[in-house]
Amino acid sequence: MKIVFFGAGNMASAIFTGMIEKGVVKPDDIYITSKSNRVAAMEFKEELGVKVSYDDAELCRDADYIILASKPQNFSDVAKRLRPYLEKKTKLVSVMAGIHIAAIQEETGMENPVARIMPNTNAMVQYSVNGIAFSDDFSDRDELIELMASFGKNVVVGEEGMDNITAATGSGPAFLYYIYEMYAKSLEELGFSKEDADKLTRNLVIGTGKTLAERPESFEKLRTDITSKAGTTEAGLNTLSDSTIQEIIFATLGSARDRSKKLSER
Ligand SMILES: NC(=O)C1=CN([C@@H]2O[C@H](COP(=O)(O)OP(=O)(O)OC[C@H]3O[C@@H](n4cnc5c(N)ncnc54)[C@H](O)[C@@H]3O)[C@@H](O)[C@H]2O)C=CC1
Ligand SMILES: O=C(O)[C@@H]1CCC=N1
Repeated sequence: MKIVFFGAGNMASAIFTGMIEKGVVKPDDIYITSKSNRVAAMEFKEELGVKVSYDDAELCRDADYIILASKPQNFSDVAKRLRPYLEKKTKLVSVMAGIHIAAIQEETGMENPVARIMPNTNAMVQYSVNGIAFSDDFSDRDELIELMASFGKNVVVGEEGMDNITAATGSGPAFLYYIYEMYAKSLEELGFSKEDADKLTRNLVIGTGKTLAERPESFEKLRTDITSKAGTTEAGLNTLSDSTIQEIIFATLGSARDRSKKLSER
């Protein structure tokens, strides 16, 4: 199998590192190419054993999958690199937010089968959540689904579902990191050192995540298990639920979804 990544940044490296660490592809089945970060690409070659090339003919030759992993704004440049050499058998897999299947087919010029995927950076630790949408002519879907299962849980959606997935779980880790950041800052305000605030918050989050991985109960049940009558948790939750936290989260996801829609207006 030959899998070629156009783009070797945060998302691409999370995916190919996840795939290699899980052992579903051999490092020398993976080719990467980039524009800006050529030094980082060489480091991936040394650390993981992937191939690095800037020869577009070599990259495209006999490729099974080409992963489009540049920023959406750079897609036209990537499409220019692909156009002269893209083979009809090659499936295109786009991680780019907000670029529609039709636009990818139009700019690359060959109407290749296209899948849009929306992973997140937790792919690096094989804990991504991946939205996937296929073009109608995309055959042997299970092969891609299996490759992606190596770095996370998959949800197949219609293309119209991709804007919501992008907001919910593509951008999602950043929203949660921001909340943890604010949590740690609040611990500092309570009087903890920066170092302890970071350590306490990080381990609180890791422990809560592990509990969620192991216990199937609802969020509500897990919360009420901690909440003693007239205790500290209840006092804190009274304040938390008094504020508009759900509205804030809903509005945050709405802004991210709307930006995804906007990016598709090319
Ligand atoms: N970072 C994230 O958490 C997620 C990002 N995405 C999507 O992944 C894509 C990449 O995002 P990041 O990895 O964060 O960006 P990044 O800036 O870390 O990486 C972009 C890569 O594209 C390369 N590139 C730019 N122009 C190119 C060209 N003409 N030919 C070949 N390579 C080129 C750059 O050299 C760089 O390696 C975006 O489209 C984004 O929407 C999707 C899900 C999550
Ligand atoms: O911020 C972005 O546009 C990308 C898409 C999802 C996560 N990062």
